[in-house]
Parts: sequence; structure tokens; C-alpha cells
Amino acid sequence: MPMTISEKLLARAAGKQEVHGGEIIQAKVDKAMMDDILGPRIEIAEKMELLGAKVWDPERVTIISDHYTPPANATQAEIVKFTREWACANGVEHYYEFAGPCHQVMVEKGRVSPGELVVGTDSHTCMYGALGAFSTGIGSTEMLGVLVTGEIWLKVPQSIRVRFDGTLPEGVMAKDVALRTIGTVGHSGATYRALEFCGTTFEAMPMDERLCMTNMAVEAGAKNGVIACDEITRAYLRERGIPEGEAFRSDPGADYLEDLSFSAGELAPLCACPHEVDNVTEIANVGDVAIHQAYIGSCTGGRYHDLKAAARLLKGKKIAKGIRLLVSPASREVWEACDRDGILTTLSEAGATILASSCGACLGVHSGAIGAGEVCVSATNRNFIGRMGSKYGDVYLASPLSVAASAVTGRLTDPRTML
Ligand SMILES: CC(C)[C@H](C(=O)O)[C@@H](O)C(=O)O
Ligand code: SF4
Repeated sequence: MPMTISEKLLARAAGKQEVHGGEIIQAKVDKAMMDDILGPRIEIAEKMELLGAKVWDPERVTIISDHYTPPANATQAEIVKFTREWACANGVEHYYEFAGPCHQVMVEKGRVSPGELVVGTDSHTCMYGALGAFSTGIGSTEMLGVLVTGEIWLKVPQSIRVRFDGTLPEGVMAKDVALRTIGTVGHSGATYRALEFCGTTFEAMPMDERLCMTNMAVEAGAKNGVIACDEITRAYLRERGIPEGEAFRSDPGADYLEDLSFSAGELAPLCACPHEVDNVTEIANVGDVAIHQAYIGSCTGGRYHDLKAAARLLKGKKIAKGIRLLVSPASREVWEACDRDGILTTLSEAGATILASSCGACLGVHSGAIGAGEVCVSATNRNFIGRMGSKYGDVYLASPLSVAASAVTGRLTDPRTML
């Protein structure tokens, strides 16, 4: 029977010819990622010690300190220290610190190849589907099982096909495509489903933008998000010397739970209003919203393409008086490329504060949390109550272009008014 790309990826991981949505499989994990959210990790470490167990294949494991770097206090420093020392004690050589949010580091450092099954202890692990892998976030107990056995059981998700065709209008970015999708499906509408993105809009999308799409698949509840490999994928891999892996595509006639079709040409700059990621509306229709902080960063909206777009809009402009524009490049590599190309200088000349590559402000733990009554427009992926600091603060999610335009006026602003 014909299969979807997600079914093919899991058939490979299960060593089977064919699997279909709803089946339970036992799969071999190609790569495992852990970040520095210590609490659950201590549990993993303690249980492994109790079991006298070793990591099944340290070469396949990547550990990244990203949420608490640079540490803002002793507690965070202890978490990073524990993570670093645990990696070393368990022979995990792929350990990164100060490299940036885990997901950007994973794809940049060649820790994911097309065709692979990759699991990680962070919910946005689904991001690697942009490289044609099956990747998904798992809990600490599941990760304990993976570290010891190298295997995991999975229920094969049924697929929802999300087709966008046409060219994105000026001022519209992948984040707007993601928000349109989530606003349509709902924050739990794709629970335990695969979101398969296809159509001419994605075929023309640069990898930085594709990564934003699959990163946000979990914000619709999805198990994974995936975009089939093509020449753009292969060029991204070649540039980084990443193994080409195995490219899969969905069969004609494969079975989809749902088929959603959109015209990219109808898209306008969108935002997700407090306090849900699916509370989506056009920025032009939101009304007058004053902001205090604008944030460009994270594994969702801090890549080279994002900072370059923001710098293009901000060139020769200044942010509004009293506004904070914080920019955290999504990785050390992004930072260096943006610095080399003058993008950081342009952003800084407009009044931006350039921060370390880190999760920091995205989840309100350091480097830019907001206070009570403050409003932040953010290129990140979550805006639930308290996400970026005070539970009395408001977060609007938008594209980096919309964030930059809003920083200039001090109000939620449609970037098309400035392009
Ligand atoms: C803290 C971490 C486990 C969490 C996640 O899993 O996504 C964080 O990265 C986030 O973005 O909320
Ligand atoms: S969503 Fe934010 S907190 Fe979570 S991994 Fe990405 S940058 Fe870090």
C-alpha cells in the first residue's frame, strides 16, 4: 500500500517494508539529543547509575547547554556544570555550550541527516523534519530507555497534508505561514499527527524558513513536521559537509487524515495574540497595541534569514524611544555570519541590544524577561501566560519583520507599511 513520508521514515526505523498510521512499532533511534533542563536529567542520571547502565552509543548522542547559558545565577551555573560533567563522564563528545539553542545547533553541526529517526528531550525537536528526518520530542523516562537501549516504541502518526502554493507577498515570512497553519488547525488540532508541508511555496522556501515551519509543528500538537528533501536540502547539507542520508517522498495515493490547502498570495503579516499560539489574526486588524519589548531570537526566529530581514527593514531607522529591541542570534555560527555581513552593526545602529545565542528570553529565564503589564512582540513560538517573564505580561508572536517594524513605531505594526 502507498505510504506517506512519515510512514516511510518510521518503516525504515522499524526495519519493516511498510507501516501505516495507528500501528505501534519498535524503532531504532539514529540520534538522541538532550538539553540542559536539569530536573528530569538528574532523574536520568540517577536511574542510569542505579542500573549500572552505559549510554548505548555515545557517538549518536548530542548534549547541549542552551536554556541556562550564560548562567544568570548559581542555580543555573550548577545545572550547566552538571550537564557538562555528565556528558564528559558518559563519553558524549558531542557536547555544546554557548553554541546556541539546541535545535539550531543540531542541524548546523550535522547531527541530523535525511531519513533518520531523531529524538530529543525538548518539544521543538520536531524541527529537524525540515531536513527530511522524522524527529520528535520525548520525555525523560523515554530518553532513559533510549540512552540504555538505543530503541523506542512509537505509534505511527497519521498525516495531515498542509499545502501552500504560490509566492509569499512582500513582508510575509515563514512565521506567518506557520501562524496561519496553527490558527487553522488549532493548538491541539494535530495532536499525535504528522504535519507534512508541501506545495510550491515550500519548494521555494530557503532552509532557514523551512526550519521555522517544522519547529512550530508541535504548536499545533503535532508529533512531527516534515518537508521532503530536495535540492535546497541537499545544498544545505553539502555546505556543511553533512551526510546526505536517505531521501523519502510520499507515494501518490498515500492515505492522509486531512488535506489543507492555502494560497500563499492571500497571506498577510499575522500575529498570535495573548495567551494562545492559535489566537491568530492579521496585524492590520489587531488595533492599537503599544509594546515595551521586541525580541528576535530563538530556534524559531533567530536565524541568518531572520536577522537579515530585520536589518533590511531597520537600515537607517531608529527604534522608538523607550522600547527595548533584543536580538539573540540562533547560534554562534549565525552570530558570526551576521557579524561578518554587517547585520549586527545595522541592528545595533538602529538601537538593538545584541545578546548571547541562548534560549534566555524565549522562556523568560534570563536575558530579557518582561515585567507585569509589559507587552513583548516576539519572533519565538510560545505566548502562554508567564512564558517570557511576568504572568501579568503579554506576548504577541510575529515574524522577525513584524517585530522589527513594531520596534520602530513602539506599537504592533504591519511591516508592509515600512517596506
Ligand atoms: C524547557 C524545555 C523542556 C522546553 C521544551 O521542551 O520546549 C523549552 O525549550 C520550551 O521552548 O518551552
Ligand atoms: S523554543 Fe525557546 S526555549 Fe525552547 S529550545 Fe527553542 S529557543 Fe530554547
